[in-house]
Amino acid sequence: MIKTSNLTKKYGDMYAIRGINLELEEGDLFGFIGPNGAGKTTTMRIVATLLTPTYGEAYVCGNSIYTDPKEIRRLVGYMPDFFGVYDDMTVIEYLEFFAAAYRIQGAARRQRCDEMLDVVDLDFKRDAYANTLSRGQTQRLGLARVLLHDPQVLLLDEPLSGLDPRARIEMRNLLRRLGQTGKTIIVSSHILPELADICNKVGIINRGEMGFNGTIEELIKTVRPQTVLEIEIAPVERQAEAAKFLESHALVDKLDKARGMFEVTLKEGVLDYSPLSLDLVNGGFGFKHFGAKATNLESAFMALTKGSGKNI
Ligand SMILES: Nc1ncnc2c1ncn2[C@@H]1O[C@H](COP(=O)(O)OP(=O)(O)OP(=O)(O)O)[C@@H](O)[C@H]1O
Repeated sequence: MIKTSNLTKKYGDMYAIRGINLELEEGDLFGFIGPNGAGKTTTMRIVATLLTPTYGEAYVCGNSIYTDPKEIRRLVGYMPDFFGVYDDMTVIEYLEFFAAAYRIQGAARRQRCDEMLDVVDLDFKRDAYANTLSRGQTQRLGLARVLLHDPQVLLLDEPLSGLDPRARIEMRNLLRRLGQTGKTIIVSSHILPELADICNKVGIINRGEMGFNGTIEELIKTVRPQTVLEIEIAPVERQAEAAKFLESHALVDKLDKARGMFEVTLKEGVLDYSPLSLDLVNGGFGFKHFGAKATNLESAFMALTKGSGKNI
C-alpha cells in the first residue's frame, strides 16, 4: 500500500529526513513517533505528493510520487497538524465545499457529508459555525473532510495533539475504528504510549532517521532484549533464602530488589519462565506475585531518541 525507499529530503546541508524505508500493507495502522522536528511531517507530505524529495522513492498502491501524483492524491487523505476553517461557514457547508472540490455531485454530496459527520460523531454540530468548534471537534471535522472521497490511505499528522483527555480518548477510538475498515493509516505523534495500543506497527524517527520500525513486541525486545520478572515472595521471612535460590538459578542473569519485590532479569533468549515458577514452588517458596514486568514505553521511546533534547 505504502512503500518508501531511501526517502531523503535536504534543506541546504541539513537532512530533514534521511534514508527512510517504509513498507505498509492494507489495514496497517502505523504509529509514526518522534520528537519535534524529527521529520514526520516531511515524510507524510512527500507521500501525499505535496513535497518533492531530494532523492529516494515513494509509492502508494504501486503508484510513484514522480509519475502518478494525481492517482496518489485520489488514493490519499492527508490531514495536516494545523488547518484553518473558514469563519463564515457552518460545519455542513464546510464539508459540502470540499465534497464539491472532490466532484461529489447532486444528492450524493449531501448524503456523503451526512455519513461522514456520523462517522466522526459530529452530527450534533452540523449547523454550528466551523470556527466555534473546540480543538477536538475541529480535528474530527478535519478527519471527516479527508474521508469524503473514501481514500484507501490516511496520513494524519498529530491528530491527538492539543486535545483534552476526553477528546483524546474519542479520537483514539475513532482511529481504531478507521483502522478496522481496511484502510492503511499513518498517524504521527510525539508520544509513543498514546498510540501503542491502537497501532499494529510503529516507527520511531529521530533527527530525520528511522531508529526503529516494526511491531510493538519487536520494539519492546529491541529496548529490552532480556525478560524481567517481578516476584514477591511469601512469607517475607523467606526472602533472603529465596534471593539465594533465584541468584543461583540457571535461567537467571541478575537479581535486583525494588518496591519490596525481586526484579529478576532472565538470561538473554529466555522467553519461557514457567520452569522458574515451578522450581520456586518445588523449593517450598510461595509468592504473592509472579509476572513479567511491563516495559515502560515512554522509557523505550527515550532510549531510542537519545540526544534529541535540543530538538524538543
Ligand atoms: N521549508 C523548510 N526549510 C528548512 N527546513 C525545514 C523546512 N521544513 C522543515 N524543515 C526542517 O526539517 C526538519 C523536519 O521537520 P518536520 O516538520 O518534518 O518535523 P516533524 O517531525 O513533523 O516535527 P513536528 O512534530 O514539530 O511537526 C526540521 O528540522 C525542520 O526545521
